[in-house]
Amino acid sequence: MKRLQIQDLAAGYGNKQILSDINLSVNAGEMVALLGPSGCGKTTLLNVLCGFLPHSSGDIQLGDQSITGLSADKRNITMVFQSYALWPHLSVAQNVAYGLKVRKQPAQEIASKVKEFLTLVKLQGLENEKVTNLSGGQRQRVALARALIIQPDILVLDEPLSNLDAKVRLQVRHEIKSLQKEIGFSSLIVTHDQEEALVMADRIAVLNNGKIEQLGSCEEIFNQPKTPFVADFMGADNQLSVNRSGSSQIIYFRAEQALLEPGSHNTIEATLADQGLVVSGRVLQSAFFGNHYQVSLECDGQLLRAVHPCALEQGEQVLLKVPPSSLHIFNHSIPTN
Ligand SMILES: Nc1ncnc2c1ncn2[C@@H]1O[C@H](COP(=O)(O)OP(=O)(O)OP(=O)(O)O)[C@@H](O)[C@H]1O
Repeated sequence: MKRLQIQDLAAGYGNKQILSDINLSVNAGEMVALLGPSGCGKTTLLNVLCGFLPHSSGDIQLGDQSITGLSADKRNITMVFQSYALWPHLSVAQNVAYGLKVRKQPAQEIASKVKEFLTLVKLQGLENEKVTNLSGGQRQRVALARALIIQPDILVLDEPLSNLDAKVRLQVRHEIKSLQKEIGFSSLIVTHDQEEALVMADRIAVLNNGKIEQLGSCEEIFNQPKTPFVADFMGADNQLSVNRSGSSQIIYFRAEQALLEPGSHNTIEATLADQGLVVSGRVLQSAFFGNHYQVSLECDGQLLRAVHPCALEQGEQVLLKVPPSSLHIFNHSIPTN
């Protein structure tokens, strides 16, 4: 496994620029998540990385070698797809063996490696099964074994869990993570799911409109978003505009970090002080959500969300308080997209 380094990369389709200023590294043995909404350029970046799409400027290095001029088949990068992309007419073992056969490895070596990798992905005993008879989770494990068996310099996982149902998704994501720790492969995982990125990755790059808005550890991205987009995308999606010291600011915070005090009848404009944010509001709706109630509120003319341990009456006045450590404050001039 080698270190991947993408430097000052720009790319697009014809005259349409999609990616710009992409600087991203994946250290040997590290898993980095490329996280962003639909259309932000994730697939485009993967296509450039794998050599399917040329880039207009910048460089891509694997180890100390630039792979910019290499065709797709000369780059030792393998991809695991959302749709598994297995050969339907081949058995589990034949699918896993495929890359080694193409590389003309001796049959005995192939057989022993296939056995080793099927054990790693917990599919021993299913060697001769047709892949079409397998569940989605099992198919994705075949795809993973097929990709890893050729010892790629970097493994690219393109939304690998999106086709799986919720329970299997949790199981397979745990398995991929354990496997990554066990074998130590370098990997770039593409996802639009924040939770998946947080659970699986060592670092996260948040992509918006073809640019990396923030690259950092999971904790940094979650707790210290550098832009309104990252704050919003990572779940601090309550927005409130506040005037402070003559300048207009926009505050982002998570619903679950707002404390509601019912029974307040004074109208308080949004104020930021040492103790954090305080604003009065009126309950619009309170909906049962298992172990809490989801409350929508109108505060200072703006719509906010909070959670509360019990139901609140529609129209009830409340005081909403958020501690300073839970607030992400930006100047209003930064575009929020
Ligand atoms: N072949 C193409 N020709 C022209 N424009 C394209 C082409 N493929 C993608 N695009 C455009 O490039 C932008 C980025 O698309 P891309 O598929 O990379 O986004 P994405 O983040 O992978 O989205 P998703 O999560 O929905 O797959 C979009 O505006 C898309 O319309």
